[in-house]
Amino acid sequence: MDEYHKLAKLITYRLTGFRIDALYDQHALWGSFMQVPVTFKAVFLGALASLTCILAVDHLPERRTAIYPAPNLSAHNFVEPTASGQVSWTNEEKLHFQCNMISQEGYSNCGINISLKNDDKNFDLSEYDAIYLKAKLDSPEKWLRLFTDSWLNEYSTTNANAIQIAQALIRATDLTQGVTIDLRRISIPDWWIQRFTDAPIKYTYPHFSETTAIGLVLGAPMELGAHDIKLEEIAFVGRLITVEELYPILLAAWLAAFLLSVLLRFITIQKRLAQERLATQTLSQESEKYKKLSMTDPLTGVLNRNGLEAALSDFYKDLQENEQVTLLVLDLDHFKNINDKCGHDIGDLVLKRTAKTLQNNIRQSDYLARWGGEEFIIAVRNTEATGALILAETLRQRIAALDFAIDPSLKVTISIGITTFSANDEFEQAFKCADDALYQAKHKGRNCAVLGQEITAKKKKLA
Ligand SMILES: Nc1nc2c(ncn2[C@@H]2O[C@H](COP(=O)(O)OP(=O)(O)OP(=O)(O)O)[C@@H](O)[C@H]2O)c(=O)[nH]1
Repeated sequence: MDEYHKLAKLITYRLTGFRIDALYDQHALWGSFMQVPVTFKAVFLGALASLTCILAVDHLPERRTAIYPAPNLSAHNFVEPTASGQVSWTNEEKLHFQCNMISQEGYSNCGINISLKNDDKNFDLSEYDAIYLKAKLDSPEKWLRLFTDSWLNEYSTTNANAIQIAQALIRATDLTQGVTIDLRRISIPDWWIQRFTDAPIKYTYPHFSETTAIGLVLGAPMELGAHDIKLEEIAFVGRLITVEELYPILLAAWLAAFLLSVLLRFITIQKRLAQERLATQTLSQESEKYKKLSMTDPLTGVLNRNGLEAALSDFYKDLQENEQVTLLVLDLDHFKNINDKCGHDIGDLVLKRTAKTLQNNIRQSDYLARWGGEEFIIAVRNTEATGALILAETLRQRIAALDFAIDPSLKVTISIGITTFSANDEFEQAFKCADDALYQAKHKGRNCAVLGQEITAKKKKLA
C-alpha cells in the first residue's frame, strides 16, 4: 500500500509539479501550489470555477416576471355554457369577479382569461420553469384549473384556430396560500387531443414558446351557487441560468481557453524560432566577419598569408592543365629608412598606398596578398614570362610615381622577383624561385624586376 502511495505521489509530482505531502501543511500547500506551472494553475482554477458554477446554479436567485399586479392588463371573464349561469366583474382592474351558477348543464365552468400578448407578439413562457398563483376564493369549489393558450405556428397553416390548451389542477386551499406550478406539471387535456386529430404528435405535449394567454377556471362541472374569486398575484418564475444552459457555456469556455492556450503556445514557439533564426543568422554573419578578418591584412585590407593560402587552394583547383601562371614577389626598397626617417605612421601609409596601387593595376581574377612586413605577392593567371615582365614593369613604375603630399621628398621604389609556373608545380617551389629572382633584383640595385629561372623540380600540386 505504501508503495502505491509513493507511486501516486511521484506521478502527481511529475505530471503537475504538485507535492501531495503539502496537503497536510497549509504553508507548504500554498508554496507548492505557487511552484506548479502556470498552465496547471489555470486548469486547477478553471476546474474549481466550473465546479462552483455547477454547484451554485441551483442556488442562484430566481428570475421572476410579475404578470399581475401590473398595469394595462387585458383580461376577460367567461361562463360556459352561457345558459348555466352568469359571470360579472366586482372590480375588473383588480381581477375580482363573481360566478353565479344556476345549473350544471354539460361541462359548466366559469373563469378568467388574461392575455399575454404584447404588441401582437406572443409570450415565450418556455424561458420559465413555473407559474406562481395566489387568489382569494369564496367558493364551494375544491379544485381549480390553471390553463395556458399557445399558438402553434407550424400547425396553424393546417388549422387556423390551432390554439393549444394545456392545464394543471390546483387545490383551492393551495391557491389561497399561493402555489407554484411547475411547467412540467401542465399537460394537454384529452378533449384537445381528441378534437385536433390532425395535429402533429409533438403537439400532444405542451408548447410554451408562443403562449397567448393564461387563465383560471372553476369546474367543470361546477358547483352551483355563488363563487367569488379575487386574483392577488400571478408571476412567471425561472432560474437565472439552468444547468442545461450552463453546461454548453462551460464547455465553450474550456474550448476557448484550450484554443487560446494552443494559439499562445504557437505564437511563443514562432517567436522563439524567429529569435533562434536571428541568433543563427547573426552568428553566421559574425563567423563570416571573423573568417574574413582572419584572412585579411588589417593595415592594407588585402589578403594576408592565411587568406592567400586559402585562396590558392581554390586557385589551384581552377587552373587548367598547362595554364601558365605568374608569381610576383614584390618588396619595398629600403623601407627601414622610410620608417626611420619619416616615422612608423608614414611607413604604414606607404604600405597602404602601395597595396592600393598594386590592387588597382591587376585583374580581378588575380590574387594580391601581403606576405609580411613590406613584402607583397601577386599571382596572375594566364600570363607567361613576357606578359609578366610587362606587368612587373608597370607596377614598378606606378609605385615609383607615387606622390606623398606629406613629404614630397619621399620616394618609394619596389623590387620584383618573377617566376612562371603551372598547375603541376608546387607553390613553395614557385615562391622560392620568385624570391631568388627578387634577391637578384635587390642585388642589381633595386627598383627593378628580374625574371627567375624556370622551376625545374616538378612536384605534386597543392590540394
Ligand atoms: N611602418 C611599418 N613598418 C613595417 C611594418 N612591417 C615591417 N616593417 C618594417 O619594414 C622594415 C623592413 O626592413 P628590412 O627587412 O631591413 O628591409 P628594407 O629596409 O626594405 O631593405 P631592403 O628590403 O633590403 O630594400 C623594418 O624596419 C620593419 O620594421 C609595418 O607594418 N609598418
